Amino acid sequence: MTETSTGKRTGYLSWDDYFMAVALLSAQRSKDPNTQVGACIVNAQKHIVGVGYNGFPTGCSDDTLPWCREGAFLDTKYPYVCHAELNAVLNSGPGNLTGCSIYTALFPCNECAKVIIQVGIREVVFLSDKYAGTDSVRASRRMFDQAGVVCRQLIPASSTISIRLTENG
Ligand SMILES: O=c1ccn([C@H]2C[C@H](O)[C@@H](COP(=O)(O)O)O2)c(=O)[nH]1
Ligand SMILES: [Zn+2]
Repeated sequence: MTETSTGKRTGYLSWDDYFMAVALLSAQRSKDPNTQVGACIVNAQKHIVGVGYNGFPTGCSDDTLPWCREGAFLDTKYPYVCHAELNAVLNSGPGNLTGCSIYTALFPCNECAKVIIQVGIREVVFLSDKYAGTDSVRASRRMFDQAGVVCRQLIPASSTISIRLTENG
């Protein structure tokens, strides 16, 4: 790691990469075998006020409800899974989310878009847009546009971050 003339460390994470990394770390908790989504809500003071990932509701077993994508609706994950953005909102403290930004691994679906707008979040920073072109995402974009919520895709400064969980040596 290099230093500047003042000795300040360089190569540190930018705010954007940091908050997206928190969202992605949260996504690592997801049991969804196909798509792991994490979200991180940040206020104007750059404080993290809520994080979440996609998973079944509290008390609903990850081992008995289905994780399938196809088949009869009730035999798929879709009616049961709470989306990451919704969980991040629900996991936030008692404070107001007006003016906050949400960092999310995946562009929000239309249901999450409604929640994001209704709680007053003003910016969506996303990484993947893999469902662009679906009706759900088209509806999200339409609502965000009308509600004045700014969406931007994050181009991270570095493609990987490595974190050691054990001491060096
Ligand atoms: O806004 C969103 C959209 C989707 N998710 C979650 C819900 C599911 O667990 C997966 C999507 O599964 P696919 O197999 O890719 O259809 O992503 C979310 O958290 N937020
Ligand atoms: Zn959603």
